[in-house]
Amino acid sequence: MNTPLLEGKDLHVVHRIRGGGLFGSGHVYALTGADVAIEAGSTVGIVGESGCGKSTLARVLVGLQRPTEGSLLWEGHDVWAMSARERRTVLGRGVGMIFQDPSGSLNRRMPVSEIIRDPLDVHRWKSPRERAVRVRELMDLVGLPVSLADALPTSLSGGQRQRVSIARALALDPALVVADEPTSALDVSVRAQILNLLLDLKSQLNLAMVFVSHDIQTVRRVSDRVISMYLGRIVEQAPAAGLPDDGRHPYTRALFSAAPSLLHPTDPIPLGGSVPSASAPPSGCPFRTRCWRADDVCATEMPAYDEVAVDHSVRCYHPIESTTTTTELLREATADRATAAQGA
Ligand SMILES: Nc1ncnc2c1ncn2[C@@H]1O[C@H](COP(=O)(O)OP(=O)(O)OP(=O)(O)O)[C@@H](O)[C@H]1O
Repeated sequence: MNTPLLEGKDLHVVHRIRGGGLFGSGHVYALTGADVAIEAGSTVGIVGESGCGKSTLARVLVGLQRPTEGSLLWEGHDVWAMSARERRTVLGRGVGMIFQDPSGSLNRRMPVSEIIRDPLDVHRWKSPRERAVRVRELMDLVGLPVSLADALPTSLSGGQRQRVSIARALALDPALVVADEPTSALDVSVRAQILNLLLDLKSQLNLAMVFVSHDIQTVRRVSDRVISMYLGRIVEQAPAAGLPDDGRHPYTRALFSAAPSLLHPTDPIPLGGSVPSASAPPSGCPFRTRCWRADDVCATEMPAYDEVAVDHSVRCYHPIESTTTTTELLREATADRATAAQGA
């Protein structure tokens, strides 16, 4: 098997919260035991409810955050075993990052051409003249008129600002782009334009992409593989083409049922309770406190991450059978909720 472009092995991120405040001291388990492999040219989407660790995983993958434990390998080389300079070169050139809010991630006082040129300057890419040519090339690539070269970000529309951040992310011709909610801060009318631009660039430049979004139907549509996260854990990784029907983790199926599409119309699968705190995750399976399939075994220890099909792994004691429809799951979960209500 070929070495993946980027691989995260058993990644953990734990934040320590110190003293005072409403919650006192403790730890937040933002990411626990995540294994991810990204092959050249492929797109991996990350889905999950707010606070499940999507952005943390994205930040770890681009090297913006050092994992508390685990390793990050770029073409098989351990990034955090490298010197700071080597790591900056490898990840700075290899990976581009696009953030959610282009207004927050662009220097308001720098003109567009300088923002796009910045990574070229930092990495001392070729000569100043060649950098200027490259900036023009990048503006053209992302559909920004050259007349905007001297404009400040504040004078641009949200869509134009996101085009500037895409150009900056692509400046050093990276093999991988990590896009964290790249369209959610934009007006609905320009979201599709920016998404289509990203997809065009991805195929034109044969980019690998990590795509994080709350919009799970878009994630499914643009990705080759989808990672489903719950409370800092990857609970399932599945080929996007089979989703949602082939989702084997109850959480993945519940997530998709809450955002139905015309192709997959359904009522939301009812879940019990609310998302537990990332400071005090439940024992065993993190999803068990809300899962209609949970029983005593789910509270014992973390279920293994089993491969149920090619490129398809799931962390569950009671995975959904490949033949079970969402309508059947809805019935199962509704009956479980009714029993719980009677017992209350
Ligand atoms: N610097 C920090 N200090 C303490 N806790 C943090 C910090 N950063 C993130 N967290 C916590 O880590 C967990 C994961 O956060 P993260 O931002 O990765 O989730 P997310 O899935 O991207 O959420 P959203 O979809 O709302 O952006 C959350 O419980 C969050 O509150």
